[in-house]
Amino acid sequence: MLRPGVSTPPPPTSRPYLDAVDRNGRGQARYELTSFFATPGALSGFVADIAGHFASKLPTVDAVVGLDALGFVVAGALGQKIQKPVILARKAGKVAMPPEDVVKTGSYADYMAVKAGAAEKELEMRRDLLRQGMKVIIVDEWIDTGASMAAVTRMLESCGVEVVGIGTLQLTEGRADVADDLYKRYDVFAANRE
Ligand SMILES: O=P(O)(O)OC[C@H]1O[C@H](OP(=O)(O)OP(=O)(O)O)[C@H](O)[C@@H]1O
Ligand SMILES: Nc1ncnc2[nH]cnc12
Repeated sequence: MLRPGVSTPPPPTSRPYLDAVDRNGRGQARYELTSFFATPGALSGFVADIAGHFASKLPTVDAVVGLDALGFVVAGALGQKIQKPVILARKAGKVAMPPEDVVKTGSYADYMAVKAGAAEKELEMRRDLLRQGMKVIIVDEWIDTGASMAAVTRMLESCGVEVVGIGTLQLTEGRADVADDLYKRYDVFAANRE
């Protein structure tokens, strides 16, 4: 069973690509998303909707930020579509730069740590890719507790970067106080929502 007690609303019918998410729980802690990326048209439909949602802001957007790992795929596709650079927030230890050239989120408990007792997570970016006043859209395939996205927004804002929006396939409803807070504080396109 996947997270008993948490109901997932049926996907909006105008977003057929949501059907490509494998929601048939196989006893794992998460839905299976490799099928989403393997479905023709799903990723392009998703990023077209993100681009559509943020259309009026795109002229001022400097870059797309993607979260390790599946968020990278989304960021790559969106960056190509809107012709903006892609900046990656990598899992800790992966940016091959001296510590002073790396900006980190600090460790946080994501859904795996909360649910399954896994280790806390940390993301990091190259400092020289960020500049004061820069505007970004952050994308990830999934926002669950919201801890990862909240940590990245804090990291970016600490560098003077403005988060003009967040795009995700699914923002989990109901249990996610941090995620719900993100939804209130930022312009969020979540494909599973209205
Ligand atoms: O809202 P949260 O509780 O922080 O969880 C959401 C995060 O968890 C997943 O990453 P994960 O590292 O598990 O998977 P991935 O490497 O397959 O992207 C997902 O891609 C989000 O980044
Ligand atoms: N693929 C997924 N399925 C369910 N919950 C998740 N939380 C983060 N990724 C998830």
